[in-house]
Amino acid sequence: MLGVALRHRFGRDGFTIDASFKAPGDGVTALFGPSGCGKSTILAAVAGLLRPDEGRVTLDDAVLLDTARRVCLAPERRRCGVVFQEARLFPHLSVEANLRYGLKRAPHDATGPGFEAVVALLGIAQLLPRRPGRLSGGERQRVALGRALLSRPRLLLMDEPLAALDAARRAEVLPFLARLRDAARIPILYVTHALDEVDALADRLVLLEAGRVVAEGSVEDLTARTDLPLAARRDAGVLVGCTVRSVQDGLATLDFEGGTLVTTSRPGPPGTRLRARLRARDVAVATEQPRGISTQNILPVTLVAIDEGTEAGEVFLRLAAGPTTLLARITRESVARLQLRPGITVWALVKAVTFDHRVVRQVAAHTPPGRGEIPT
Ligand SMILES: Nc1ncnc2c1ncn2[C@@H]1O[C@H](COP(=O)(O)OP(=O)(O)OP(=O)(O)O)[C@@H](O)[C@H]1O
Repeated sequence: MLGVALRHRFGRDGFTIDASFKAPGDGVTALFGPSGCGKSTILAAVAGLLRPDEGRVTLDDAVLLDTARRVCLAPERRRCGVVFQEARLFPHLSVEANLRYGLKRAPHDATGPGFEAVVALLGIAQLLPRRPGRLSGGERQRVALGRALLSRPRLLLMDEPLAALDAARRAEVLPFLARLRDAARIPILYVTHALDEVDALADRLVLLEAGRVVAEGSVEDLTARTDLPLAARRDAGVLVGCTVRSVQDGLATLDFEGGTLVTTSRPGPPGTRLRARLRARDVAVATEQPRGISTQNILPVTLVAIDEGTEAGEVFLRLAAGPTTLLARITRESVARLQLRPGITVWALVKAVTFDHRVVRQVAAHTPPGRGEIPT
């Protein structure tokens, strides 16, 4: 478990951070928030690259920083692997030498995946003899991830590792990040302001605004809340854990706790577990079961609550499909016209074509092997 509590002010009247949160022993905790909210500063303080005015950072039993007790471990003693936006590889060394540099930094008694395992995990075997200057941006980032992992860190810190890449390169590197997450079995603190990266990678979210933690919790829980800044986004909506039941004629049937969904996205073969983002603006409701309608997903749900919307004239309907919460963003006028009120049963309508490969992502099964092994 990583514990972070920090207070810092840049200059006398500068930006102030006052944030505390926890991150579990493995999996990805995303620090998420708008530009300038303090994400990178927090990461730098955890890495030991910035000394905050006050703070305490602990990793299991180890105290990395405790200003009250004048403890402030140097960055190299914190055993954090750090990956930045730019790969920061040594340009004069081959990929292999860059990776072996990571291995050299690993303490002798540290366990973790070996050189070959990391090379296979990140698919970089054919790059080993090359210099970084002859790699694509995505390849460079995969090597940077490998170098960080080979230093056998106790904690991985990633500061927008995909932000400098174009869409195609991001899509190329994202699955490798997911594989690394499942192989590393250590806490990963991941700074981003891209919601699709949160969907694909994060287990927990720490929402930041102006240097403060607005909320922290599981991604599923926080994306289902309508009182957070997330709800104001156009892509606001819940993340639903699903398993592919079947794929036929370009349609995949997904089971989730509380029903099934049909989608035209290509989520993978039967058995694949994934998360579907059901955007609130893509969900409509009907008070009677619609017939003669093209919409493929028509789910019986209970209307649990009508929450304040983030735009004038709009509300969020909080809907229960079994234990799963869905959100629908509709007009206040429709609430009045349909006489919607908490407790009634309605039909939630979601078009099959609103899911695409960006909103439905494969999540590697969370039954990873022992620490340090690479899942096949
Ligand atoms: N060395 C510094 N001196 C003064 N102010 C700073 C310094 N570093 C950062 N800041 C300020 O602190 C605030 C938080 O910066 P930070 O880089 O942590 O934000 P961020 O959430 O990571 O932003 P982005 O998503 O744009 O990278 C900003 O207002 C920034 O201008």
